[in-house]
Amino acid sequence: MNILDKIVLRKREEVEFAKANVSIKELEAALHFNRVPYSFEDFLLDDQRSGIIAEFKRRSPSKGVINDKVTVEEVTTAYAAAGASALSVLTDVDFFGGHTNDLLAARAANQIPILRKDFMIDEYQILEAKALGADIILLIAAILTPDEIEDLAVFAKSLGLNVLLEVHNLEELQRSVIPELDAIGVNNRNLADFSVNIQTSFDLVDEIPDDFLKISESAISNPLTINELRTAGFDGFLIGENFMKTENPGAAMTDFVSQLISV
Ligand SMILES: O=P(O)(O)OC[C@@H](O)[C@@H](O)c1c[nH]c2ccccc12
Repeated sequence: MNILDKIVLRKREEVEFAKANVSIKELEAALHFNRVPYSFEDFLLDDQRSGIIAEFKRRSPSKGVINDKVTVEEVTTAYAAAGASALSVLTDVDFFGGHTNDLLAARAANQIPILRKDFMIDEYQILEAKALGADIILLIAAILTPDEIEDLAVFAKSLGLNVLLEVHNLEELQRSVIPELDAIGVNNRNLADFSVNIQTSFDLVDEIPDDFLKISESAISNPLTINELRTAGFDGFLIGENFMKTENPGAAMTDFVSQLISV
């Protein structure tokens, strides 16, 4: 059993536990539930912003603890001030050290789109994402069938959420593309074995239909790479560890952005 299988097994238990504790009626009555989500596209294509989706990630199964000394408020507001087009907040507890409260805190402090970064396998989690104030949900092709992707995407769109599909290879991309998606992310990290290769993005970009926003995810640590990815056709760049591994992730992002060539 690889790490992804372990995460999904645990996620099923977690979702059942959450369902038993918080009813759908309660989610629908939550503070943010009726809020209209920000448009991912508007923020990503705004040329006053960097195109970076900046991630708050305390730890990961591949790296262990990345940073457990900073708060979600200080980091996400500094990311936004540094020109983030969107924020990504991990809500997985057991493998990434995140929490649904992190998303609530990020929402309270920021006025840009927020991606709920988690392993979505059930409509309940999408209702939860809406209740927590998320704007974007992630669907990971490696853990979902095409029918599940369709059902979850249609459901998320019915709530006004933006949908980001994550793929890692051509086969996942070809079996998963449906019109309901807003953005397609190429994960440069293979979640099954943690190997990383930016080349994955360059290999797949031309296979993504132009009606979707194109995002390159993971293992980006050099501003020059962003320029190359942009030239290749990417609109967005998901960066976590490169900022989070420093003492001051917001300052690290400001420094990184200052080195981007403006286009
Ligand atoms: O920290 P990095 O290498 O910059 O990567 C960020 C993000 O892409 C990564 O955290 C990620 C991509 N897809 C995921 C799915 C689940 C959890 C995490 C992820």
